[in-house]
Amino acid sequence: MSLAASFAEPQVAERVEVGLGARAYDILIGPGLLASAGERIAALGARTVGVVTDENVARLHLATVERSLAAAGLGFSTVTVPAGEPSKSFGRLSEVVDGLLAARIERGDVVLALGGGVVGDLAGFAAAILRRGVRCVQAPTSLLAQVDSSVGGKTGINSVRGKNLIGAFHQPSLVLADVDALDTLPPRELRAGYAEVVKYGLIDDPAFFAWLEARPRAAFEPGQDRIRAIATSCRAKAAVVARDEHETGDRALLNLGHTFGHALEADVAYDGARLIHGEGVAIGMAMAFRFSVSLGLCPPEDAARVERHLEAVGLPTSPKAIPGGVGSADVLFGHMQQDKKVSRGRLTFILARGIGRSFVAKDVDPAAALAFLKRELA
Ligand SMILES: NC(=O)c1ccc[n+]([C@@H]2O[C@H](COP(=O)([O-])OP(=O)(O)OC[C@H]3O[C@@H](n4cnc5c(N)ncnc54)[C@H](O)[C@@H]3O)[C@@H](O)[C@H]2O)c1
Ligand SMILES: O=C(O)C(=O)C[C@@H](O)[C@H](O)[C@H](O)COP(=O)(O)O
Ligand SMILES: [Zn+2]
Repeated sequence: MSLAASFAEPQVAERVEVGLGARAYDILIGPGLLASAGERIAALGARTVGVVTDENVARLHLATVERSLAAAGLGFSTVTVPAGEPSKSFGRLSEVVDGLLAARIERGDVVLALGGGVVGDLAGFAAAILRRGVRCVQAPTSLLAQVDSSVGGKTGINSVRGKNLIGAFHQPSLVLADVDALDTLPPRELRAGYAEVVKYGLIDDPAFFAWLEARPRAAFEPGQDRIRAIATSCRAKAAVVARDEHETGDRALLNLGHTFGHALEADVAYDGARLIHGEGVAIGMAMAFRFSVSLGLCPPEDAARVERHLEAVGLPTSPKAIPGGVGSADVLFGHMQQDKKVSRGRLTFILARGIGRSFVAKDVDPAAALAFLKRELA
């Protein structure tokens, strides 16, 4: 067999288990895996598959998946939504659920989320509420979705009052991360997804952060380093999810950068031309480190190192980098009050004592946070 032909074969390069007892599932990572979707879903015992995807991904990757489902003898029906964050809405959710019901997706069947994090969150939530719960298989096609959103079962949509405020925990039955799909991902999206890769290093893995610093192209080019970066990220997330599925404790660490980032996304009204999720996370992580420095918790050199690495790959690190600017500190602070980590009316922050030394802080003085926001926007 020629090398080209052998590369066309689906390969599981890495397998990561999310250890949730009877609900444990695999994350399979490797080239060509979309072409194996049919046989893998058939092995779950489904008869019909409700595919949910977006317009970009449908154009590029849906035919491969549909061929694979047909070859495995599965019935299928596809619902396609517009690409982008505004699809995480009640309107689109209603369309998706209606499409799945029209296709008579039964409780024993499978909803297949084929796309980035928007499709994953939307389709995952549709699966959670359809007939009170249908299994979901995640086939993430963006870097962000492969390293983060397809894993861990957080699903949902946005509200005009804030990001991801309506949703459910609904773990997938399988995650199929086909690294070949990343070949068609636009560079800006690849960069944004990389912010969530860096996040795992910053939370509790300084060696991974140093590995990424030494190989700033690792996740950006096909090959073993990219697969290693994805698998390391998935292992980190799987470990946190296995010990705190419903975020009653240290799953909140996965929110590093998100208290600020989500407020920025809400502030631009989810306008992807100005800010996409991963960019918000990059800015938010840099802010979390600067805030930690200002509170005397983190050495300034570590915050500078974080900024340097994010900027080296072309990610923004300041809210001032957002085209068109953002609202006042008071407006951003208002968005932050809707954060899901708010408890008894108080904000929870993910702060850092250094790279790889993040922690959950529930006792931050709100006046200090507001003063920090004012300095950030001055
Ligand atoms: N549930 C979670 O745990 C979790 C974790 C992180 C992020 N998220 C959510 O994920 C969303 C962001 O996900 P995202 O960055 O993947 O955004 P996205 O789903 O909007 O995808 C990014 C863009 O890339 C396109 N695209 C996706 N795969 C492609 C491919 N292979 N080739 C060409 N184009 C492709 C999409 O059509 C879209 O235009 C946000 O809504 C965020 O809140 C959820
Ligand atoms: O899985 C988690 O837990 C995360 O926090 C991962 C984040 O990257 C992701 O953006 C998540 O959707 C944010 O969660 P939220 O509860 O703040 O909406
Ligand atoms: Zn995120």
